[in-house]
Amino acid sequence: MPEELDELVRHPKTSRPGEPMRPHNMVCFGCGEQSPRGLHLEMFAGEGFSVVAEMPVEHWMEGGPGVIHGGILSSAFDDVMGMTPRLIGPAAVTVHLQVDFMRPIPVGETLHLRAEILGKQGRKIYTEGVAHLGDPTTPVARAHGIFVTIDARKHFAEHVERSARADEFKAGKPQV
Ligand SMILES: CCCCCCCCCCCCCCCC(=O)SCCNC(=O)CCNC(=O)[C@H](O)C(C)(C)COP(=O)(O)OP(=O)(O)OC[C@H]1O[C@@H](n2cnc3c(N)ncnc32)[C@H](O)[C@@H]1OP(=O)(O)O
Repeated sequence: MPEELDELVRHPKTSRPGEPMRPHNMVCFGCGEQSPRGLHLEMFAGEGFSVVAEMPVEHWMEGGPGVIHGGILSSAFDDVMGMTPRLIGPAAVTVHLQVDFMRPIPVGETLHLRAEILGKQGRKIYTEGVAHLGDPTTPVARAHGIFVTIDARKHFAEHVERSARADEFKAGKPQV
């Protein structure tokens, strides 16, 4: 992370600590409640520049026998960390995601995820995610990611036709 960072300012309209974060796309694999095969993550604003979520580890998420698949864990981190830029305003997409798998995560447990903004420089937002199984002093995974702010309408214009919600997006109804 660069040494020279921009000041972080909470967006006046973003969720306050304890409030749900507004979903950005109902069919998002991570947080969309209408995604047919998604993680259905419900996220809440945390203290400072953080977002929290809990994810039950279900059988369909299995990788090795009895434990979570690494890609599912990475997706969960991506989504929770990807929501943190909303605390300061702009939409942003992942350009870099690094995950440290520290302990096996058993099916049947509930994964507690917390992501926070570490810093911002220009369009780059540096984030960290931590996951535990109920004891915050014993993390089971950690992630670091860089998100780059975008003009969402321009960024998604080329492919929006392929969305399951293309008509709504084109009509300008939901925000991405
Ligand atoms: C689908 C989700 C919708 C989300 C909407 C928002 C909703 C909010 C809720 C979020 C919840 C979602 C969470 C899931 C989030 C995803 O999973 S997003 C899906 C995966 N990501 C992508 O598809 C992004 C693909 N990449 C791109 O389209 C282009 O790289 C970008 C992001 C538009 C940037 O391209 P660009 O505008 O040409 O800018 P560029 O100069 O290349 O990069 C900008 C800066 O970033 C730096 N940078 C670029 N890549 C890297 C890298 N890999 N490593 C380090 N630095 C990098 C550059 O060096 C540059 O730095 P500076 O020169 O400014 O110092």
